[in-house]
Amino acid sequence: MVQRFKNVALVAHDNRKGDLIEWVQWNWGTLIEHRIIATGTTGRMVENAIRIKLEEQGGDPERFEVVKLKSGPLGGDQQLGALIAEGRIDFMIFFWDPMQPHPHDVDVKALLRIAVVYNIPIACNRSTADFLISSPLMREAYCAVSIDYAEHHREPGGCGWR
Ligand SMILES: O=C(CO)COP(=O)(O)O
Repeated sequence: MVQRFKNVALVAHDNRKGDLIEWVQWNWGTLIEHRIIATGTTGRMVENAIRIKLEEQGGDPERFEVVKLKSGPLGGDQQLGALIAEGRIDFMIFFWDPMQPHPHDVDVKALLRIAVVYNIPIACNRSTADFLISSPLMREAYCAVSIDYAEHHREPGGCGWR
């Protein structure tokens, strides 16, 4: 069950970070109502952008913190994938770069795959992110349909379940 308070993963490749930060600046008021988890560099940039907004509004910037994982190429995507598999991420905004290969492309693919396996909403561009964050479900609990992959865990010899 996804609660009203959500665990939101934010990730962006270098060429898409500007886009993500602009999106965060538009949506910071909604984002601070939730927990933000991000890969290292993205997390630092998002935290900084939101703290500036809080300060501009006369709020205490220190009251907001992003949970920062390792940088993507150093394992951050894999950490995020593990959190998804543990049911600790409710949705993900991942602005990946469609124009450039990355040394950790296999990790990127694995992250996107595991998000689909666990039926996590994913936005990979700004318009999808806009639709996602403006959904009424952002303010409600949500019961996602879980997909039954039991068939995939059957032992080859038909010896039952793992
Ligand atoms: O590479 C990334 C996602 O694949 C993002 O990592 P950073 O946020 O550390 O730049």
